[in-house]
Amino acid sequence: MNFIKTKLKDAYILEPKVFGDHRGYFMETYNAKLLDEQGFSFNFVQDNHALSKESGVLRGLHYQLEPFAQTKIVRVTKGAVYDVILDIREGSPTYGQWEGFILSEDNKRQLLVPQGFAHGYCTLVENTEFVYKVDNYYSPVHDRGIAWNDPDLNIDWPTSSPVLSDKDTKHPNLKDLESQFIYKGKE
Ligand SMILES: Cc1cn([C@H]2C[C@H](O)[C@@H](COP(=O)(O)OP(=O)(O)O[C@H]3O[C@H](C)C(=O)[C@H](O)[C@H]3O)O2)c(=O)[nH]c1=O
Repeated sequence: MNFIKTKLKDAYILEPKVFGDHRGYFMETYNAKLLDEQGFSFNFVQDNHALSKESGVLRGLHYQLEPFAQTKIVRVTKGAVYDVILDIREGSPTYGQWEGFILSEDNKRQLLVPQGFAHGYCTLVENTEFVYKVDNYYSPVHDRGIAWNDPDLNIDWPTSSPVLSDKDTKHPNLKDLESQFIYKGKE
């Protein structure tokens, strides 16, 4: 597994080793020992799987408030997405900065999204399947979001008219986020 630093502190692209042969391929998509060797120690407790039927489906930008903030390892098993992570950790040198990545069944790239990041993705093809591990359980009362089209962030989504859930039409812009909703980090 290759670990590639991103522009955002503590967020990484993970590239699994792919063993191809005449039948197809095999790859280890998660290996705790390899993460430990990089100095990471996560306790993933939940796996998620989302199907988006159309291209242009945008989910995000989401995060959970402490103490239910989630580290995520995300990947695409079918189709392709433009995946965006936004650093909202108080005091982080990359606070308020975002970065976008293409994750696809073809490039097999994964993204390690630390606690304290908002996360979202927009599908690039129909019937895209997105799977991920999280190290904290879903907690609806701690579920928060930031506007996908926040003008200050100016995220270069692949479409200006995405398919959104009703919830995702109502999130505040980052600058309007009350300070209590900014990630403070573990004491
Ligand atoms: C996230 C989640 C949702 N749900 C239920 C709640 C709703 O009844 C239904 C759909 O939830 P939602 O519309 O929040 O799903 P997404 O828009 O894909 O949300 C996710 O999208 C972005 C990209 C993320 O990074 C988060 O993991 C997550 O917020 O699944 C659960 O039961 N457990 C869960 O962990």
